[in-house]
Amino acid sequence: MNIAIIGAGLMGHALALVFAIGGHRVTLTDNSAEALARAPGLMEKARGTLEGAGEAGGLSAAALRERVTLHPTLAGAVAEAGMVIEAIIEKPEPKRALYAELDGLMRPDAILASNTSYLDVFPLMPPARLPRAIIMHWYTPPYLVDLVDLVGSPECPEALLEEVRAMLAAMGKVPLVMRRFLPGYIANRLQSALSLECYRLMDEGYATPQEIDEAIIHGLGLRMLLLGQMAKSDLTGLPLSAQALANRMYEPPKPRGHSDTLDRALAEGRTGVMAGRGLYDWGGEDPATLLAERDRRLLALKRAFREIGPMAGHAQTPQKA
Ligand SMILES: NC(=O)C1=CN([C@@H]2O[C@H](COP(=O)(O)OP(=O)(O)OC[C@H]3O[C@@H](n4cnc5c(N)ncnc54)[C@H](O)[C@@H]3O)[C@@H](O)[C@H]2O)C=CC1
Ligand SMILES: O=C(O)[C@@H](O)C(=O)[C@H](O)[C@@H](O)CO
Repeated sequence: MNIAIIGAGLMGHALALVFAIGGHRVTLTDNSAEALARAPGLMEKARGTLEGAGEAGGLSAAALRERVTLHPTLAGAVAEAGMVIEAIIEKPEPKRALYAELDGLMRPDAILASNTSYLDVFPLMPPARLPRAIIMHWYTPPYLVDLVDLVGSPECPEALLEEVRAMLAAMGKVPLVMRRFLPGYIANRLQSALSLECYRLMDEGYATPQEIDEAIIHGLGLRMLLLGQMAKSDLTGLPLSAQALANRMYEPPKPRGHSDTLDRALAEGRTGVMAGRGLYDWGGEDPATLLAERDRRLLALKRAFREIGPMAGHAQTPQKA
C-alpha cells in the first residue's frame, strides 16, 4: 500500500521506517523543512541498528531510500496514498486544520489514521471521512515496540478495522483493537496512572527519579514483561487483590494538571535527552548515540524474550472475565 505520513518528527520518521520495512511505499512530509531534512539520517541510523541485530527485515540502506520519498508539499505526499497517517503536534486545532486540508487532497478511498496519544480526533475530522477514519496509535520506538492501539471512528465498519489489523499483524506488529474510543487506550492510560504516582512521589519528596526507576526495573519490570498485571494477580491470588482494595490503604494522587518536579525541570531547560538533561543528567552524551544504545539493548531483550515467550495475554487461553 502507498502510505503517506504527515509529520516527520520523533514518531513520523520512525513510522516511515516501520512501513518501509513492512514492504510499503512511503511518502513523508512535514511543514518544517528542517524536520523533514533530518528524517533520512534518523531513519538510516535506526535501520542500521536494526540491521546489526538482524531485525531490519532485509531492508538495505538503498531500499530504504527507494521506498521512502520525502515530499515538501502535503498534496504531493498524499496524492497516491491509500492510507494517510497524521503524526503532527498533539494539539486539537492544528490536527483539525490539517484534516480539513487533507480532505481536499486525499483520495476518496484513502484511510485517514491518527497517531494521537490521547485525543478523540474523530470530531475534528470532516464527517465524510469518518467511514474510513481510524486511530492507529504506536509506541516509541515503533520499529521496536510492537503494540499498536486501533480504534475505528463511530462510522468505521468492522471490515476496515480488520483490514488494518491484518496489515499490521502481517508486519509483525501486535494490533490491539479497542471496542470504542477511550483517551489513552489501555497502555497509555496505565502509563498515565503510573506517571501521576511517580510525580507525586517526587513532588512530595518520597523518591528520586533514580529510586523510582530502580523500583520499576528491579521490582515490577521483570514480572510485567512475562505476566502483565492480571496474570500476575492470578499467581499472587485474587483474595490478596480484593483485600488490598478493601483496606483502601492506597489512595491515588489527585490530578493537579502539573508537577512541581516537571515544572522545575522545564524552567531550567532540562527537557530530556535531546537537551542532555531531563530528570537525569545524560552527561552531554550525543542523543542519537543514546537512542541507538537504547535500541541495541531493546533488541537484545526482544530476541531473548522471543525465545522465552509470555505467560499471559492472547498467548494464553484467558479465563472469560
Ligand atoms: N513522542 C512519542 O513518544 C509519541 C507520540 N505520539 C503522538 O504522535 C504525534 C506526533 O508526536 P511526535 O512525533 O512526538 O511529535 P514531534 O513534535 O516530534 O513531531 C511532530 C512533527 O509534525 C510537524 N507538524 C506540525 N504541524 C504540522 C502540519 N500542520 N503539517 C505538517 N507537519 C506538521 C512538526 O514540524 C514536527 O516535525 C502526536 O499526536 C503524539 O501524541 C504517539 C506515540 C508516541
Ligand atoms: O509511550 C509512548 O510511546 C506512547 O504511549 C505515547 O503516546 C507517548 O509517549 C505519550 O505517552 C506521551 O505522553
